[in-house]
Amino acid sequence: MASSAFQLLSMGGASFNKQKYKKDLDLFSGKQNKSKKQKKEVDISANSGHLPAGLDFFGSSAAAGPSSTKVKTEKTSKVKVEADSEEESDSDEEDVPSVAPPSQKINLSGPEPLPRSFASFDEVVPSSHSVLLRNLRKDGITQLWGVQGAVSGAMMAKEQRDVLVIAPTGSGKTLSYLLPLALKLDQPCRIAFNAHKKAETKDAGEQGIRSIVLVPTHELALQIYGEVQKLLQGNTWRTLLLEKSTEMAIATSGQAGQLGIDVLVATPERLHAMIEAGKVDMKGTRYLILDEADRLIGPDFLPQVEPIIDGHTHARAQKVMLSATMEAGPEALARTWLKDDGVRIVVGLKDAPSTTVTQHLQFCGSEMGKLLALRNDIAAGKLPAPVLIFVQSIERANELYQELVMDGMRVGAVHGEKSKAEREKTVREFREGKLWMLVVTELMARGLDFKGIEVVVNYDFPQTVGSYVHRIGRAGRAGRTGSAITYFTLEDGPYLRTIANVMKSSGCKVEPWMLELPKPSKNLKKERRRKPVERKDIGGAGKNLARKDAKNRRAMIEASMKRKLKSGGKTAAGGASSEGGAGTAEVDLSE
Ligand SMILES: Nc1ncnc2c1ncn2[C@@H]1O[C@H](COP(=O)(O)OP(=O)(O)OP(=O)(O)O)[C@@H](O)[C@H]1O
Repeated sequence: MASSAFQLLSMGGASFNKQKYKKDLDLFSGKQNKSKKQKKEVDISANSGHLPAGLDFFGSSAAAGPSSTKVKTEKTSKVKVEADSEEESDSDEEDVPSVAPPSQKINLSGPEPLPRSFASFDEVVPSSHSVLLRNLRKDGITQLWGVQGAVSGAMMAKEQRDVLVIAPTGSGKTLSYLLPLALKLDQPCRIAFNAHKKAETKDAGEQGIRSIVLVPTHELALQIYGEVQKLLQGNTWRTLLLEKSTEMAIATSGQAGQLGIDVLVATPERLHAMIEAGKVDMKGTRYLILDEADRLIGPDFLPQVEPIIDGHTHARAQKVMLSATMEAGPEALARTWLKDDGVRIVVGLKDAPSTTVTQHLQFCGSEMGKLLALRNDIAAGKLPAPVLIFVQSIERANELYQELVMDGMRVGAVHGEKSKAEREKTVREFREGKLWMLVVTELMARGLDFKGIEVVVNYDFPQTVGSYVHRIGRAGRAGRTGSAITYFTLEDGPYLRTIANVMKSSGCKVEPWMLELPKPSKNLKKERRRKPVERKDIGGAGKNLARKDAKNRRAMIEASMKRKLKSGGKTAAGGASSEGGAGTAEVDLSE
């Protein structure tokens, strides 16, 4: 059930039980002699099904220096915040200590006077909130990071201003809104909603759903709910994750406006359905947070999200929209919902990848070349576990998963065709270290915080800058270093320049010729958003040839039928089937 998954998720990070997997650890820790290593590396490239001893899985872990936060206020409407390393946090994950993200300029804009940014927890959290402070410390959080100081300042301003936040992946946006939210909620709701018993009215104080955190996927909702619980544990705030079980409890409680919930974490489809069914209302909702806002107000979710935002009509409503990316179009749309005195906060370069991720592009020639490259990179120890591998469709995720299983990898696959229970289980096993690799679709590109990931592989070239930034942002989180390898083939040529430019702007090395490629046309960009490049199967030539044969056969049968019809004859027995499956790539947008 979700609660156990949540506990694991809330612990964050894919760390290994080193005792349990001691044998494997010894096998991969590089203790073996070199000649043995080399022999096994050859084995894997030959697809032997054995694991190469030379893989340096778990061998390396990022450690970073200490940190401190400095705030510089400029005379104009811009506020600069710098965060340098100085003090180490006491996270309980020994392999992946939390460190501050690198120093980055923070720009605040909006009508004057702009709210001030906070520099430390002491400024934000009154000492009376000892439980909150204890929970933060317990989670290894002893310092306020740049984005958190800025967002707290904006959210806590007494004018109740809306906030738009664009800050890099892994920079701590979740706590940036959860902390001020907890402080603003102040006293817990006076009506208690118990998912198992039904709501019970205590008095006529503040009631309903006081705040909503909306996110695009179930996995992210689980993770954020975990963060909410960690932050608020020991307090009497009522929190709820809207999922099947709690949804049923709400539905049978028949208390639409009466639910006493302080923080509700939900995905758009479920929340919208509950509102439509009259099982939930937003009359009491003061705070609406849209995490991954550009995705939420994009075409896939807009039909559900728009009525939710429009329904946020509390007299003292405050909206906060956050993402690591916010292109001009979505930003213009977002602004239509934000109050005129809204504050815009941008950390670092807008729409840029995290500066702690080193990015590489690798030409692979063909689909077969990509599979070979992956095997070689594994064998060469370039992909220390845990590794996240992105592909562009469900079909391809299943194919690559099969290939890696055949190679003897401890691999899982997560995509929208799997049940939520299956997805939760696989993610949990990955976090626990039982799985070394996860083949995933776009579904897993946003928000998920796997602390131990050092490398992300874009097996299939991402179709938009946003997708690239979010995918590679699963590595190099919270100030730790990481890297991303993006494979490309000739098919990806037209979009190569765009990604090369993104890489260059974040200080990574790119071949000059890539920057001189023609710009992708507007039409192509549009097309890419709608549908990814069509690719040959992952498994190589065999399957493709079989498919080609089938296609030729179909064409021959069709031609023969036409001839017969023309000559007045009867149709061929069995006729041409309308067998689909031409391998059109499907973008996995499932919730
Ligand atoms: N002040 C802090 N001190 C120590 N660790 C922190 C602090 N703030 C956040 N973290 C940790 O940093 C990691 C990244 O934070 P978070 O998931 O909020 O990033 P994000 O900016 O939302 O990224 P994304 O854009 O990918 O969703 C988490 O593991 C979180 O626990």
